Amino acid sequence: MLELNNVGISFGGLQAIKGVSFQMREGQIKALIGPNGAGKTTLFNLITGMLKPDYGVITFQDQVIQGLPPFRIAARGICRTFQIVQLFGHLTALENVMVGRHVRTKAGLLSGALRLPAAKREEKAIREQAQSWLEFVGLSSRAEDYAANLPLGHQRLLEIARALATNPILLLLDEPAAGLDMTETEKLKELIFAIQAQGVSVLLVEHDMSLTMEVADEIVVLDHGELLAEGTPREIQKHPEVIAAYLGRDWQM
Ligand SMILES: Nc1ncnc2c1ncn2[C@@H]1O[C@H](COP(=O)(O)OP(=O)(O)OP(=O)(O)O)[C@@H](O)[C@H]1O
Repeated sequence: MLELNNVGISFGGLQAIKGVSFQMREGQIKALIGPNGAGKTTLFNLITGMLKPDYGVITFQDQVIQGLPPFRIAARGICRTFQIVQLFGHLTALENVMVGRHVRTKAGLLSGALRLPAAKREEKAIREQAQSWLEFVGLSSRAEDYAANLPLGHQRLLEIARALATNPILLLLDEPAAGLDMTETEKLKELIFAIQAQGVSVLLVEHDMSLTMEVADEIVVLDHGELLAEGTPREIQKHPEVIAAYLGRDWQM
């Protein structure tokens, strides 16, 4: 479904990603791990079109996507959340999810502005769908709260709901467990499985190793912009280079 073939990018003299190749199958939960500065977020930015690789090819559903603007890549079904939550703080939780859904709106701007019946019907459908995504992530009771007033754990869930509202085929989650307590992390784990059960594939960057090992069916390890290892959680935990490079670091293995 997603394939990176020898992808690389430099910032000035720094080679942030060096010749990285890996694939993702449909329906998979794959994790991208590695120490700070390994290049994980940069790889997300390359896949979502926020950055263009200096070399290499990225294909999604057999179509080349590198070089396309982010909105075109989003329209093909790749959506992401951010390490630092990016919500509209002055909008309610429900309105934030409706914004995600508007990516798929059919009624034109003009009919929307004129409040024509088709636009009104679509608005009602969007509101209902947004409600159901809020329910899906367990936030229906917070629908009318301003996003800025929600605790961080809820903001992360809201960002996931907004991403799901775009009907993604592939969802990229950048450190979704950062700042969550154990109960919230446990709920997040269930949510990731529920997203997979909806037929959405998940690529996850996460520092919480116990969560990563439990949810991912395959893991890619990056180190200094290079692919160090790839395999099942069991293989990665036994991988000599991963052990040599990371044991002793503050990973919760
Ligand atoms: N826009 C940029 N300009 C210059 N250097 C950058 C830019 N973005 C990332 N880098 C550098 O590229 C390297 C990879 O950064 P990246 O944020 O992708 O790492 P990461 O694995 O996501 O780290 P973390 O776990 O801390 O989020 C780092 O050395 C970083 O400083």
